[in-house]
Formats: sequence, C-alpha cells, structure tokens
Amino acid sequence: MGYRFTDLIDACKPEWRAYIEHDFVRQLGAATLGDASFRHYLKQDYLFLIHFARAYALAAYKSSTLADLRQAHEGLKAILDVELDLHVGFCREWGINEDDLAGLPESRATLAYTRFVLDTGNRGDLLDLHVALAPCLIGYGEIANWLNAHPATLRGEANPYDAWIAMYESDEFQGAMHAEMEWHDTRLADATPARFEALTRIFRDATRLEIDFWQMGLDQAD
Ligand SMILES: Cc1ncc(CO)c(N)n1
Repeated sequence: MGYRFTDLIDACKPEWRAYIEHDFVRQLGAATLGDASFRHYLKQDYLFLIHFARAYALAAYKSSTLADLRQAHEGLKAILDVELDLHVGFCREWGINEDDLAGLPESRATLAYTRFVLDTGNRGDLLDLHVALAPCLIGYGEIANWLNAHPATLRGEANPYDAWIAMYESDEFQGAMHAEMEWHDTRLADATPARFEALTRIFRDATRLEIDFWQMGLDQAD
C-alpha cells in the first residue's frame, strides 16, 4: 500500500491544525490583526522567502531527472515571480521600503525555520528536502482556502489584508501547490514504513516552525 501526501498531514494533525488555524491567521482573516504585527511578519517573511528560494535552488541542484529539475524550478518561480514581487509591493504599501528590507536583523524564528530546511536538504535527499518545504507552499495555499471557508473572514475593502489572501488563493499559487502535492504523491507511493516515519518527523518539525513563525509575527518577537 503506497503513501500519499495527505498521509503526512494525517500523521501530524494537531500541529497541522495549529498552523493552519493559528491566531495570526484568524485575526488576519477577521481584520483584527494589529498592523505592527503584520508589518513585523512582512519584514521577516522577506528574509524567509530569500532563504526559501535558495532551498528550491538546492532542490534543483539535487535533481537528477528533468522532471525533478522542472518541479524545483516551479517552486523557485512561485517564490521569485509570484510571492517576492507581490511581497515587495505589499511592503511598500505598508511603509517598508527596499532599503529597510536589505538591512533587517533576522528573528530567531526566521533563522530556525530557514536553516532547518536548508540543513535537512543538505543532509538528506531530494524527498527529504521537498518534505521540509511542503508546509510552506502547501500550507499557505490551504490557509487561503480555510480563510475563504471561514465565516469570520472579511473579504474586499473591509479587510486591509485582503490582498494577502488573494495572493495565496491565486490560480498561480494554487497551481504550484497542487503540482507539489502530486510530486509528493508519486514519491511517497513506494516509501517503506520506516522511511515514511522519518519523513513524518521532518514534516512535523517544519510545521512546528511555521507555528513559531506566526507566533513571532503576533508577538513582534526578535
Ligand atoms: C513563513 C512562511 N511560510 C510559507 C510561506 C508561503 O510561501 C511564506 N511566505 N512564509
């Protein structure tokens, strides 16, 4: 019996729900999130995205087939061409210019998460690396969908964070998310139980670090 991507989520249910439904997400959806928290998060996320782009470049380096190389390229494009472009625009709207971004100190939550992913990828193989990256791409796509299904979520001009939700519900981002899930389904199909258990540990740790990232934003922690 083969494993699928959703088996990783099922194996880490409490952590996954705590990540998807974090107070930061709920407050962002209900438009009650403090703007200082959002600004702090935006700045740290800029640093985060740069390291994640590096991690996708590492996935490209670790790819030995054209299909794997293309998949790594898709992830890199989703970050560089969709997210980072929009992100710099958001930062500008929220009064953070590119000079501010260039000189930012990295928070501990950003350091821990990004270096965990890069280390997992350096130490392990391509599947280990993609599993460490999965909560990011797949989680944010799911968060946008969860917010849209949640009755307390405000959309449109009533919510200053509407454009943020729109980015993650966009066809481009949702398409990249689904392509990544399919890649995992193919790879996990022939994993042994022991291998699946080791991958679950990576997935759980990355999800816990996503929870810490939201909390860092909420607390404006350094
Ligand atoms: C912390 C974090 N996780 C995931 C994403 C989605 O790419 C992001 N922008 N930031």
